[in-house]
Amino acid sequence: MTVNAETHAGGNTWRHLPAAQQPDWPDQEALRDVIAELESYPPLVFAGECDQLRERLGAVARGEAFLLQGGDCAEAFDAVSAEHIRNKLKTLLQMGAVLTYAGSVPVVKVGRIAGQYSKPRSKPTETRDGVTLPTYRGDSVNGFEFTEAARIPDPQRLKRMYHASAATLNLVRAFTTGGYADLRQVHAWNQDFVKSSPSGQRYEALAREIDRAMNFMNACGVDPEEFRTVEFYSSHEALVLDYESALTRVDSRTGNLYDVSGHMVWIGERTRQLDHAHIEFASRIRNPIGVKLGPTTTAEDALTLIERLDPEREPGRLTFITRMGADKIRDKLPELVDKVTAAGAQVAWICDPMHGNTFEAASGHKTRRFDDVLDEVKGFFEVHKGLGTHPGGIHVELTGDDVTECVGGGDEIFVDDLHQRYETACDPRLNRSQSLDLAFLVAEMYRDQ
Ligand SMILES: O=C[C@H](O)[C@H](O)COP(=O)(O)O
Ligand SMILES: C=C(OP(=O)(O)O)C(=O)O
Ligand SMILES: [Mn+2]
Repeated sequence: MTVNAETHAGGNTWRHLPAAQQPDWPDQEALRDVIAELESYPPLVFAGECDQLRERLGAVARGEAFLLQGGDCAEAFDAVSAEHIRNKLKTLLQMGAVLTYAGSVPVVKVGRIAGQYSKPRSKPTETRDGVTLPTYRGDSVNGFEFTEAARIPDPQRLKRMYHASAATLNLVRAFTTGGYADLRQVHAWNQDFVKSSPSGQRYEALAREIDRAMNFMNACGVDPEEFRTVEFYSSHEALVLDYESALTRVDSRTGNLYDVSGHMVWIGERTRQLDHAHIEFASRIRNPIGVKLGPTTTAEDALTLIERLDPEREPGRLTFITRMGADKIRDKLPELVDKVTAAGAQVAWICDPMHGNTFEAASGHKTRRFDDVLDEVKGFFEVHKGLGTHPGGIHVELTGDDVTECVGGGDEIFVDDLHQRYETACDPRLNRSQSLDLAFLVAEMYRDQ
């Protein structure tokens, strides 16, 4: 990768277009200095890794693999600790093992991790006890604390986002390639969990079967390298374009632009306007791109997004992450899938069963019902089965910690429990037990498909 003024030029074509949900930086000069510094930083990921993920997602689009994408709604700087990162990774690895073994399908594992620091919001301000302040927009922009000072956007935070992402990715790489993710460790990931939770016990039974299968293979003289390490990729919403374009570089091998802040980036439901800045930015980079599609998406929108983002119709380039809501998916999704398929595009279809199912509990906590999450995934499978297309994966907000943010699940959390351990900085996440429950249920759906 080379860095010079020209290197960044192609990643800046969005600048003359309207960009929704951008921070209102009070000091433009400070912002320019930060951008210049970010432009000199080394890449967090390599272009070749992004290409590899694009190939893996190509298998998803062709119906040969399943995508598991998950992590926090909003990562937080003060949660960049070995414990939080390990717990999240452990949960994703356990879900991956369940889906691979019980669903009998290769699983592409992508974290909402190492860069998921920026949040689009439905309202610009928030009022508490008569005091109105700007909303929290993620640790990359302002502070969560409800004070005037904390809520002022500070561009220095973009540098902290870079360093927090680098530290996280470093640990993730160490965990996934340094022995921790070795399939012989399937039990170890569960040790702290097995006694305390029904889903942990169910997982333990599956881990024993995996052990037996591996022992059998070993006895036959098979000991593949693939069992020792895990391919794991990073992703986040490409929201704050000053940050994303400062980390966009020319790949010296090919001359193409890559956003080297993460392997995959997605454009959110609130920023996917066809002629606006985010889609323009995404159209210039070669990373695999996701676009969130909510219930108001028309088939024409989807087809135009394909024209803009995947004109070559390359499987793996474009992932549509649908987030319709459990009550709408069966109505809204069929037309989109049908028309996209008829147009000859081979996108990966992924279900985000979280963002269409959020509601506010009487206590004021934002929450989601596990049953609604499950029902949206069921609807997603039904629609794809009906059309003969491939249900390509799930995109979920989760944490490896035992939080009480979503209600329901096998280890049932009630509305009255929400206050006990409600730690999210933005949307409610599935806890470890609920995440594993979901993986088992999705594996069954996949097998029945
Ligand atoms: O994570 C997604 C969005 O940022 C979030 O759902 C918006 O939430 P809000 O309606 O509280 O702004
Ligand atoms: C903001 C998010 O989702 P959406 O764009 O689908 O609302 C998110 O994934 O956190
Ligand atoms: Mn969210």
